[in-house]
Amino acid sequence: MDDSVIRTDGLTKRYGHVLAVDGLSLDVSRGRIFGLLGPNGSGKTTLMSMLLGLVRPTAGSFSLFGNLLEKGGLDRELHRIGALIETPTFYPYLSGRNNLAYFQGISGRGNPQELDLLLEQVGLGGRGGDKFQTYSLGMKQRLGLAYTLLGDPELLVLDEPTNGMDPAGMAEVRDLIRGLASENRSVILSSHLLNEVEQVCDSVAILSHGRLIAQGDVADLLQERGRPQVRLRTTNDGKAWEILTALAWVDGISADNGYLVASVEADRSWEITAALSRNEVYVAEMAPAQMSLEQYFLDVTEGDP
Ligand SMILES: Nc1ncnc2c1ncn2[C@@H]1O[C@H](COP(=O)(O)OP(=O)(O)OP(=O)(O)O)[C@@H](O)[C@H]1O
Repeated sequence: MDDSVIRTDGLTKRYGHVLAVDGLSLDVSRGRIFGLLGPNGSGKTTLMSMLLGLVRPTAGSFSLFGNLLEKGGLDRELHRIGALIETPTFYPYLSGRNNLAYFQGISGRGNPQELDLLLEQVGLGGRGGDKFQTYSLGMKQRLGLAYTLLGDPELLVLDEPTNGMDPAGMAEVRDLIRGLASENRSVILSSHLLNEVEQVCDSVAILSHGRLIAQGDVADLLQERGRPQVRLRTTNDGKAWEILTALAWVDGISADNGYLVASVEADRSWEITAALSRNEVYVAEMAPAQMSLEQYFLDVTEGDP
């Protein structure tokens, strides 16, 4: 059985002189959470919109669930997909439950009996009767997710599902998305928040100016490219920076959230301590560090205007 849920081949969208998506070839496997990662304007929404038949590709092709989509074929697959593109639009004066009931009715997806279960599933069990306008942003987004689950789709397409949320709300939605992916359900989501994607996705595609810069499992990408690093804080970080930069065996140095990050083999830690203390700078904290997806992204997009 073909394990591929989405496969694109040279998929391209041009808007006038803007190449929004430029010859993308992607592969999303069943049961995975796949992240589309890229800065604003890199083509994430355009790609998702093409997969949903909302935007017509300029060139290239794609398959969903192993079926190559010839003209009109997408209609046959759409009931297998739940999608949330941009912020969901619900009626403010209707309750969460009545909003769901309304959209269930007009879309014909799923059935009215499953609404309470869906509300429960997204953590709105006790609040389904409250008006939508009284919901927090996190609750609104969770109602949006309940909507995408109508009819128990095999694939969820979520455009920036945590956009505009505070860290607690993001964590809630992240947990929920993790819970929704299963052997039989795949998720493709977009985000410009690297940290977010790193925490929730199994694999990613990194886009820049509509082009694919890298694709693979998050852990593999980081390992492949990951230089060994050491994070440290010292009694004088400014001076430590100068000292470490001058050492031939230190490959690079950067700042991250109040820490210095030196690219160096972890087993040279004692040499760092020695070099700094010779200059009367003392180490307050030091630990080996793994490269973050953010650093990976900056590395692979380096020189990409
Ligand atoms: N309908 C349109 N007409 C003209 N240009 C468009 C249209 N939609 C998108 N674009 C352009 O295509 C490029 C990619 O936009 P897209 O919205 O797909 O990026 P994105 O990665 O989703 O960004 P964001 O995170 O800001 O939504 C941008 O340069 C954008 O201005």
